[in-house]
Amino acid sequence: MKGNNMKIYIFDNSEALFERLSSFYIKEIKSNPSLKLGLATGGTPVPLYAKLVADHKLNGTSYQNVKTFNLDEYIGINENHEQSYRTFMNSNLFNHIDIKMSNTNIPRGNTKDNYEEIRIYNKILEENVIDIQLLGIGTNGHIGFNEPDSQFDSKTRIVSLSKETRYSNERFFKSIDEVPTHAITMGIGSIMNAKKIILVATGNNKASIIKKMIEENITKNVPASILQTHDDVVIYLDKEAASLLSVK
Ligand SMILES: O=P(O)(O)OC[C@H]1O[C@](O)(CO)[C@@H](O)[C@@H]1O
Repeated sequence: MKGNNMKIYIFDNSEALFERLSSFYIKEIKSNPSLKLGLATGGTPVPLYAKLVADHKLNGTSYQNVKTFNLDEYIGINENHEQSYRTFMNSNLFNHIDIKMSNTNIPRGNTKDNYEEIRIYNKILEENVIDIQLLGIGTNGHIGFNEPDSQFDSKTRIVSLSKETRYSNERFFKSIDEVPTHAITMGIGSIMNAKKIILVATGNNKASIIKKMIEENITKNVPASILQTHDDVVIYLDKEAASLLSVK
């Protein structure tokens, strides 16, 4: 059942969705220039980042004092690999705004000691309460790389990627063999610590998991369903992703 505090916005198309979402972010950044933003990767947030870059170039909205914290990174590929999430964030956002790179936090998947990296990232997340956490959602309900059966109180850790997740990310690699099998991810417990969570989903392929996440029981089998218990969740959907919802 829909969480009491979930707000759902449904848009005719993704252009209208990202116009409204980017306006929200720009207003928040202007009213709190030291905002702490949890950021996501994947295909969904790309139009948001493009609109934030366009606004920065046109209107000079400053990110000088903004800090960012990304959800996840692949294990075993270098930060400068074309498909690393560091490369994704730099090329989609960070290289085009005036954010200080030292204020952008992404877990590293290529260190000599993954457990030291986990400790470092957990410490960063303990020292910084995220104001607004942006989420996409995998077709199996994963948030970040918290796959089905992840503990709801989990913290940063190394996870093995499900077959469904690897195949859905194959589009970014030359072949399935090149898709990493493991990732380092912010845990669900850390995600739920954010003051506000914004989840974005577009396209028919997300309709079924959006219905499960919002209208069905909270279950570890659908990690995103735990968001029903958070006190400030806003869900932005295009009409395709919302097409199976009974509550509109
Ligand atoms: O937005 P997309 O490309 O559908 O990806 C959905 C989810 O899958 C991931 O890319 C990880 O596989 C997440 O980062 C993202 O939220």
